[in-house]
Amino acid sequence: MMWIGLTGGIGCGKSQAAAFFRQLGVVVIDADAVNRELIDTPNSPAISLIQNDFGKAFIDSSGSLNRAAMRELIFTQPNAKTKLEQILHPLILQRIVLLQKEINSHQNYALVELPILRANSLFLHIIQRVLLIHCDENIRIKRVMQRNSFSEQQVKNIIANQPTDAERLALADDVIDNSGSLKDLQLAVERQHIIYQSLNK
Ligand SMILES: CC(C)(COP(=O)(O)OP(=O)(O)OC[C@H]1O[C@@H](n2cnc3c(N)ncnc32)[C@H](O)[C@@H]1O)[C@@H](O)C(=O)NCCC(=O)NCCS
Ligand SMILES: Nc1ncnc2c1ncn2[C@@H]1O[C@H](COP(=O)(O)OP(=O)(O)OP(=O)(O)O)[C@@H](O)[C@H]1O
Repeated sequence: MMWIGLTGGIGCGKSQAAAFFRQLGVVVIDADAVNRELIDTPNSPAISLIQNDFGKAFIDSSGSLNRAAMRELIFTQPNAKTKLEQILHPLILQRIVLLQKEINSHQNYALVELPILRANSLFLHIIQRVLLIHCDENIRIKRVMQRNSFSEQQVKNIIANQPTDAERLALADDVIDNSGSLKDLQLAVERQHIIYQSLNK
């Protein structure tokens, strides 16, 4: 089984591309969903570690992470983001490795949706290839403002704390541009699927 990392900046269309791959019968593991499981589970090991390092103010009354407070902190204070990633990324990686072992797919490849992929990323150990979804920054900002009701400044703060286009391109084996319509994206995914099916045969 070939594992492909599906990556790209905020609002580039990773989840949308993942949905089109799933329609074709491709398995997709979503690192964001794995992370949510960790931080939305009251009093989980991740929550204890976060409470130790960040204090009770970031844990809500039900015992899970106060995501809005943590979002505001990490996207304005890079040190806090690094500290949070040092807690969560090894736990996310461990869970993804378990899920990878359990996958039973008739396809020759599967995807791991990974919002954050850098040259020194732990996640590079669990994939053999990288598919980048690229999209013009102004279009991404508009789409996210519509999707999340974030202000333009909030989206720009997140973009400023993510890898740059150049960093992402340097890691990519394949690139799909999602600056066009949803139909364009679906066709691009279908073309990429045919290419991936023909690899390793
Ligand atoms: C900061 C948190 C609590 C915000 O949660 P929330 O549900 O409000 O937002 P969501 O997870 O959808 O993230 C919002 C946007 O920020 C981006 N983002 C999330 N984490 C990071 C990060 N570490 N670096 C840069 N961008 C990030 C996401 O891709 C998304 O575009 C959450 O994203 C988190 O725990 N992040 C740290 C873990 C991580 O690095 N996750 C990425 C998957 S490996
Ligand atoms: N080609 C497109 N045309 C119009 N809207 C699109 C297109 N692609 C994606 N969208 C919309 O843009 C928004 C962002 O897309 P999506 O959620 O897939 O991005 P993402 O890369 O997963 O974002 P994040 O990193 O924040 O999780 C969504 O509301 C999605 O429906």
